[in-house]
Amino acid sequence: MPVHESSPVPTHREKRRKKMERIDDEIGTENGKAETAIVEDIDQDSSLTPNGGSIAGFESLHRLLYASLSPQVFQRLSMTRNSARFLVRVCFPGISTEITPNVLTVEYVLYQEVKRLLLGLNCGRAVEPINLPDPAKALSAKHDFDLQAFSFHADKEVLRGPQIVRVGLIQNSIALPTTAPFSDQKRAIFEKLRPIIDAAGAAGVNILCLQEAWTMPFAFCTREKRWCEFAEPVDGESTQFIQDLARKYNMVIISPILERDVKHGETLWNTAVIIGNRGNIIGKHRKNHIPRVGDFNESTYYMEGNTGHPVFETAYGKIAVNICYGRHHPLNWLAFGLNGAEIVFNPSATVGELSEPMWPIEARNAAIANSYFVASINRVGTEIFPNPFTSGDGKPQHADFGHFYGSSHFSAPDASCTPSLSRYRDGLIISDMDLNLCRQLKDKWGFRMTARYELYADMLSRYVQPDFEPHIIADPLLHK
Ligand SMILES: NC(=O)NCCC(=O)O
Repeated sequence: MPVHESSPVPTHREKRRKKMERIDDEIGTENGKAETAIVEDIDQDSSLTPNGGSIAGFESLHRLLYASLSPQVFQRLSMTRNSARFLVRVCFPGISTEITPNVLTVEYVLYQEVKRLLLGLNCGRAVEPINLPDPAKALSAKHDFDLQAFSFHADKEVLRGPQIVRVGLIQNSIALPTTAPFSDQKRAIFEKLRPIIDAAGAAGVNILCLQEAWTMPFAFCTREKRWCEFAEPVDGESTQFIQDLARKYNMVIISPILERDVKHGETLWNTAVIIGNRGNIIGKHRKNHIPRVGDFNESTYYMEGNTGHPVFETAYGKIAVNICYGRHHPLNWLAFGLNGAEIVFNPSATVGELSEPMWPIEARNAAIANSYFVASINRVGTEIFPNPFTSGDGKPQHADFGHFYGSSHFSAPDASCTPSLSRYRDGLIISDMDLNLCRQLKDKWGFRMTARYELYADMLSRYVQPDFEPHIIADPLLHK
C-alpha cells in the first residue's frame, strides 16, 4: 500500500515543455518565452496531469477557468487564423475551432468578467502576473514545482514613495512514507525544500513563509505520541537549516514547527519561528486556537499559544502569523491588525472535505476587514499513517486525513487576490506588494476608524463574566 501521494509522473514536466516548444515553433511568438509562460499557465491537457487532487484534470480552479473560457493568448499574439487553429487544437481541444474575431472577443470578455468577480481588481486592473528570473524558472522545471508570480500595486502618493516587498510562500507534500525512520523523513523534507527556497532566493524574495509543521507529516490525526519526537526547540535543527538560507539570501523566513519548550517541562507548542534576513531569530508566535474538528486531534499534542498577537518589525515590513485554524477566528485576525501588521501569514494544513469552500473566503475577508495583506499556505498530498485511527465523527477507521489541497495564494486589502497554486503539486507563489495599499484602504473605507471598538470592548468584557446574560428582547406576543 502506498503511504504517501507523490508528485506527478516523472515525464509530466518534460512532455509539457516539449508541447510548449512545439507551440513556440509553430506560431512564432513575438515575445517568445514570455508568451510561452502564458500558454503554460493555461495548460489543461488532462492526459499530462495526474488525477490525484486535480479538479477534473486541472491543477487549480483558475487554470480550469482560464483554459475553458479564455482565448486571451490568441489576442495577445495577434496570430494568423491557422496558428490560432493549431493553438486551439493543442490547448483547448474542447472548444469550437471556428476562429472568428467575434468568437474571440466574446470569450475574452466572458473570461475577464469571471476573473474580475472571482479575483477582484487591484487599482482598477486585474492582478498582474510577473516574469521571474531564469534561474528560478529552471529550478521549478528541474524539481517539478509549480511557480507563479504576481504583483499588487498601490496608487502613487505624493509624500511617500512606494514600499514594495517581494513575498514568497512554499507548499509541499512530505518526501518519504510516514513509515520511514523519523530522521530520514525530516532530512528528506529539508532536501526537498532546499531547491524551492533556492528558487525564492534566485527570484529575490524578501520574506518567505513555509507551511504549518513543515518538518513532519501532519500526524496529529493519529493521537499516537511517538510523533512528538519531531518536536524541536526554537533554536533546533530546522531553525539552523533555515537560518543558513536566510543569511544566504538576505531573506526573512517564517518557519512553522512543532516546538518543544525544554525550559517549561518539555511542553509542546505549534510555533512559527521568525528568522531575520541576517539569520537571527527575531521571535516566535504560538498558535492561538487549536482545532477540535474532524480528524484534527491536535489538542492531544500541544497547548493553546501564550504569545498573544505579536507583530514582528522586519527589514521588509511588519508581519504576523495566524497559524491555520486561527483563520476561523475574526478576533484573532483583528488583534494582529490592531498591533499594526501589514502582512499576516496563515501557514496551514487542511483538507478538501473539511474546509475547501471556506479557504478563499476567510483569507480574503480578513485582508479586507483589517486593511492588510494575507498570505495563505496549505500543504499538498495525502499522508497515510501506519495505524488506522478513528475520531469523534462516527466515520469508520481510516489511515489518512484526506487530501491536503494546496491552493496557496495572496489576498490584498482592496479585495483583490491572486490565483492559487496547484491543488496537488509542490509550489512557490511569489507576489510583489506595495505596502502603501494598507493605509490607502484605511483612508478609503475607514474600517478601522469606524469600528466602534468601545462597543465591543464593553460587550466582550460582559460576555466573559460567569453571570453574563444575553441581551434578548423577546416579542411579548411570542408565547401568547
Ligand atoms: N491545522 C489545523 O489547524 N487544521 C484545522 C482544520 C482547518 O482549520 O481547516
